[in-house]
Amino acid sequence: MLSVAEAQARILADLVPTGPELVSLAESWGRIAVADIAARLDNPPADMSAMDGYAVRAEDCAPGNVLSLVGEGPAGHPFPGRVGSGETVRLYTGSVVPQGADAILIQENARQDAERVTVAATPGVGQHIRRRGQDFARGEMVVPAGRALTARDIGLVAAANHAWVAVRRRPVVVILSTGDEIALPGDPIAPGGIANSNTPMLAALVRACGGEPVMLPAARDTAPDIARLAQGIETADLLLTVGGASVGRYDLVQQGLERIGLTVDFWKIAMRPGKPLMHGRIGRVPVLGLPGNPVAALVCGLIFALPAIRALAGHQERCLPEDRAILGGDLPENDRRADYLRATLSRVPDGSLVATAFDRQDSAMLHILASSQALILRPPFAPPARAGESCRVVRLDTLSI
Ligand SMILES: Nc1nc2c(c(=O)[nH]1)N[C@H]1C(S)=C(S)[C@@H](COP(=O)(O)OP(=O)(O)OC[C@H]3O[C@@H](n4cnc5c(N)ncnc54)[C@H](O)[C@@H]3O)O[C@H]1N2
Ligand code: MOO
Repeated sequence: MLSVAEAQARILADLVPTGPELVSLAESWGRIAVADIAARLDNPPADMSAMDGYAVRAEDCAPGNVLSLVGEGPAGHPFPGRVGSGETVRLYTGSVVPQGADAILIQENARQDAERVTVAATPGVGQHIRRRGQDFARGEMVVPAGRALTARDIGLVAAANHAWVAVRRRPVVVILSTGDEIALPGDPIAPGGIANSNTPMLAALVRACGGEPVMLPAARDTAPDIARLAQGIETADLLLTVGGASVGRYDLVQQGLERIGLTVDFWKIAMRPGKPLMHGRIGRVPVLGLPGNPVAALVCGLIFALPAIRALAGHQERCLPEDRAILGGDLPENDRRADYLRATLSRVPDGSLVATAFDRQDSAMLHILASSQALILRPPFAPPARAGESCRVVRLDTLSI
């Protein structure tokens, strides 16, 4: 059986990011910039006043001096002339500083009487002037290719005078659950039936990774039905199947998809939950076969589908980051499968994070999964661990997934 790291590497090996599309800035949050974005103007576009006050020549501003007011230049209406010796121009925050002036006398330090302005305190040369291009200059790269755009980036790109931005298309991820027992949530459930939790849960995961989920109806446990539902998959970026991956007589995902050209790369990994994970391709479309037990589906989704979708979406950071915590309870020796234990997190007074595994780790228990704040990672053949020892965790509480 493959290790988790080998399986991740093989899944990620030949994934190509999606192509570009243009979106308006308001739609660009979280999207990946395709190319470097360069400023189309200087910011500020001219020397600007940072305060309400008067454009002056600092050398004219000994306390008690009287300057003659020759005009005003409100924001958006630059004063067309020059500030000569002994002169001043009324300005406001965001006004262009007229030629000849080299400082702003803030209005708190001046007294205006009709066309005469008396100086109360001397400004330093350049004081309260924002210099042209001091934030960024025309042609300067403000956002590098490959960056996931934040609200701050969007403000910057807008200030750089772009109305839209080229980002990577959201990868289309098709989700196909299988099983005769699967019913639509909310529908009447037949005897032996179960509500489909995996499809909506994985659709939410896909969205959170920057993908566009397509939820197919659940396939019956027959190879032809699985093949029928997956027809037309060529236009998708990734197929996620759920269930039907194990060794049971009705676990037919592989057989079904082989009818439409599936070639299998691997099937089975050394991981719990998630042993029967499958990876392959139908034509150019990568396929991940997730186990049907909902906890296994979600944990494999986080460890394998999330990095794949992020890679397709163009993210540079693919796998979830690991943190360290202190064990809140003893753990037994581990077998040959890497374990991902559902756990709560708390903090002890010195601020350290404490991870405590739930007693029940059944991979069908969604309530415990939803209550978990972390997964404790136990490598294959890990020796018994005592409370207070350090452990590796993947945090779920900070993920918003
Ligand atoms: N003899 C063996 N049996 C099993 C093995 C094994 O190695 N030998 N592996 C176990 C492991 S590990 C897992 S995980 C499961 C995975 O099985 P499948 O991927 O074939 O999943 P199913 O049999 O289709 O379903 C398992 C379980 O999950 C429920 N399920 C499936 N899909 C959904 C859904 N969309 N929403 C809600 N619940 C779903 C299904 O009803 C089953 O209860 O196999 C073990 N068996
Ligand atoms: O992947 Mo399975 O969840 O170990 O039962």
